[in-house]
Amino acid sequence: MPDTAKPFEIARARTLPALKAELAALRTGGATIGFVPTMGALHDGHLALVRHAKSLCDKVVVSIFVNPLQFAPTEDLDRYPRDEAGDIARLQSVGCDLVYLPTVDVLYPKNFVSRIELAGPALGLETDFRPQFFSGVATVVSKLFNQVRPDVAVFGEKDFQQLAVVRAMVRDFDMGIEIIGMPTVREADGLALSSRNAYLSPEERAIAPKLHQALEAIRDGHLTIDTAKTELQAAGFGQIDYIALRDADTLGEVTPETTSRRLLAALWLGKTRLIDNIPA
Ligand SMILES: Nc1ncnc2c1ncn2[C@@H]1O[C@H](COP(=O)(O)OP(=O)(O)OP(=O)(O)O)[C@@H](O)[C@H]1O
Ligand SMILES: CC(C)(CO)[C@@H](O)C(=O)[O-]
Ligand code: BAL
Repeated sequence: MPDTAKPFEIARARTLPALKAELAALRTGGATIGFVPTMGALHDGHLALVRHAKSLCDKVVVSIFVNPLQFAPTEDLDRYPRDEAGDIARLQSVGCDLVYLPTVDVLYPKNFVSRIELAGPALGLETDFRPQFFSGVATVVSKLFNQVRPDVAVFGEKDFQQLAVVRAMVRDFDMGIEIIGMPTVREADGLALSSRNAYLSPEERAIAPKLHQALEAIRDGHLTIDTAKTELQAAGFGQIDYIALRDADTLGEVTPETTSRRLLAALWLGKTRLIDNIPA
């Protein structure tokens, strides 16, 4: 019997016309579209978002784009991990239908002059240390949303402030996309999965889970934020950008009206900047 069964091949698009053609095919029969924007170097945290999008929608689109607009000139744009072939294989294994791989020219042609700026949840925390970051994220996410026009988009709570910023942008600009936040996927020792964990030396990797442990100790009242900072630096962490308890909805200071709180942190371990957060 001839073997006619061809292995499922994920569709790919690198240009806007190719994306539009692939999306038209996916939408046949009124299929709903779930979308997961990423910067690639995919790990199980990303795959959890894709699986969840697949459970909510008929078809799933993932974008892979390392967005220059959200990096400062001093940051790691050039050395950000890239693994397109591995990423496509991983996406295929979880049933992603279409991967969008735009180049910088596709998203930012020469005449591109617009930016999205937010206040509210974008103020403070990450913005104090990466002032360009949320403008870059909001601008690229709004472009990707306009290009893909998904029904649902899934983001990770690991980037908790980013999730709040995207929710605010979608609300303010009536984008009509349902934004879903997914809990942080962690290594067995508590370290939040992150593409940048690949930068850690074996010695740094052994120290890294102490960040999550410290957040839990603060949450449980065993450490104050200040003593946790001292202990983390004694353990080998470098500059602590922030460890802060915030209103989980506004990301502003905790007030008597606060109904849910979030403990957020960003700090350096060698040349790697780690972020994490937990409910508190
Ligand atoms: N451990 C994780 N659990 C759940 N979602 C995650 C996790 N890590 C990243 N994500 C989510 O995946 C999406 C794409 O993130 P991104 O590609 O920047 O990966 P990353 O691992 O966060 O990389 P980076 O090292 O740049 O922080 C974002 O919505 C992000 O919140
Ligand atoms: C949302 C995003 C894909 C925008 O570049 C990025 O900030 C990320 O991967 O979290
Ligand atoms: N996951 C957030 C992307 C960034 O740090 O640029």
